[in-house]
Amino acid sequence: MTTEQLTNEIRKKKSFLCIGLDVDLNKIPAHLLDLEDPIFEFNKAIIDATHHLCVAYKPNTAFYEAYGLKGWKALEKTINYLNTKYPEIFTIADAKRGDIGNTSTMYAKAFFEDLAFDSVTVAPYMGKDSVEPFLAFDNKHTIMLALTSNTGAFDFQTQNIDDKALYKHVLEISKSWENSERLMYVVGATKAEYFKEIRTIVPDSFLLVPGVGAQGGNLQDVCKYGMNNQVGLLINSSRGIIYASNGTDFAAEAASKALDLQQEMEMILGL
Ligand SMILES: O=c1ccn([C@@H]2O[C@H](COP(=O)(O)O)[C@@H](O)[C@H]2O)c(=O)[nH]1
Repeated sequence: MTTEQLTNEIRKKKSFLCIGLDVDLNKIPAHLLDLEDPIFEFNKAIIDATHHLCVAYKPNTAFYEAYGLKGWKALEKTINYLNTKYPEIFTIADAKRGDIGNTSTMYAKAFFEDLAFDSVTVAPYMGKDSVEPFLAFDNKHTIMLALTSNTGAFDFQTQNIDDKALYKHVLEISKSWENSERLMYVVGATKAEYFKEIRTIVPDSFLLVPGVGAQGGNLQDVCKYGMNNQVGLLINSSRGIIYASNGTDFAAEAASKALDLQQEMEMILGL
């Protein structure tokens, strides 16, 4: 999917919501556990109930890898379901990969070719030759960690090197990489006060923003400086939406939480 298609979808749905599919078998409704593939059945119900309110889904691969082969199969079924039934939806494999070049190429093939995700998250720590293999894929997007939502972000990312915070070096240097127009960046919603400066470095890039909901980030605060002319934001909420209820009404309750965020976004877009 191109960024233009993503922006059109945002305008059409009046939403820049990304729903995180972080499936934990200890949290999903008990009645699903009797089914052959509870993870996929949970995702399918959530997707069917919320697809009109969001523009992206983001399964975090940890929640699938934790269940071994069964988990990976459920991830494959989920992305196939999305690509077949809702091809207009942007898909993000939140895998936080990145390694020496030939290994990164294999990671990129896994998520872009085998699983056919639109994008994958990567860590920048190993540098240019660890990220460029992901950027080589046409019509795919690489979402690089810039300033993360956790408190550990202050351990390294905000530390100065030559009087400039490390996350700013990451943003600036990555702009010179080959196919850098395929880059998006992760910036945590809990770091709202940083968006103004981040936008001076990457005014046109899409930012994936986790941390709204369970982590306490605020949508309005992020949008104030995070939004650009193309909207340029994908706001993720995972637990705050998908675990709104663990009863038989779980999908409807998830939709209700998603609707709250979509309506807030519609208001912001209307301003
Ligand atoms: O800086 C980051 C990068 C990634 N994440 C991931 O996003 C979701 C957030 O889930 P919530 O339940 O809405 O808190 C999860 O998959 C994280 O691993 C992040 O939170 N912060």
